[in-house]
Amino acid sequence: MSGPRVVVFPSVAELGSTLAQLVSSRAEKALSTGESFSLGLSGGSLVSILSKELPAVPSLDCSRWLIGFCDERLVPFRDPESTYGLYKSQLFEKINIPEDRILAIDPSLPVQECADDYAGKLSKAFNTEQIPVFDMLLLGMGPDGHTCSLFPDHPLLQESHRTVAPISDSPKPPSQRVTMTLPTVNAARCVVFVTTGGSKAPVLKQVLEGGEGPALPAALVAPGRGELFWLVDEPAAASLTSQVERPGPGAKL
Ligand SMILES: O=C1O[C@H](COP(=O)(O)O)[C@@H](O)[C@H](O)[C@H]1O
Repeated sequence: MSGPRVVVFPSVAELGSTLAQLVSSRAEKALSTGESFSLGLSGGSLVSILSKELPAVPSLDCSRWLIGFCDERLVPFRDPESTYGLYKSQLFEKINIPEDRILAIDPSLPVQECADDYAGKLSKAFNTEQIPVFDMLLLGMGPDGHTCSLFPDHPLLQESHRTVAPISDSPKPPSQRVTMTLPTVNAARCVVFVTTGGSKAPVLKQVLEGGEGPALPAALVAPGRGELFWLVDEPAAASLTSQVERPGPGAKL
């Protein structure tokens, strides 16, 4: 893998528009040679950014997309903390993604069984007992450097076999979640972090430019054979001293 491409935007709106174009272009590429375009979604601030900009892509056809979740909270879909629930109301109702091509957890199950059930859904959809290889994963990063539901100093960072795992002690509520593991994240063909806001500036510098102590979860994302993008806005990039890209308006990545 070549190094990450760190792309800085003057505003979240311009970042979101380029993100939508990147998703659409990778979908076109996947569908030009394959049956589907597999996309993993994260929650948090990504939901509103993606939901605002993706439906605006001209002639977007999501009928052969396959949607998974990079992580999910173990709450009912109607709960405002449910990532699936937020995407259902903000995005899925605006694009033509068939319901049966959205791989959601079953939140009625206990957390271990829920993770096993979700891993089984991925295994069936990707027709593999090995690691599912997503065409694209969209990740966020918390102010503590967590990504998916992989948190600093958590034993799950050492997971090397399971594709999906339960967590019951998330330091960020809700405490019970299901998350992709690093082997699954790092198997993807393209991983895109979306990080905005000045509160992320210190941790973004630590993740991209190194710092004290063990590597933070977001710093452990290094797709073995895939692309890695960091799409960030100026406030989040404020502490960076390493090389970044600042594309002109409407530039394509
Ligand atoms: O709890 C979570 O946090 C991360 C980061 O969210 P952000 O709002 O700081 O971007 C998110 O990527 C993850 O999916 C979510 O479960």
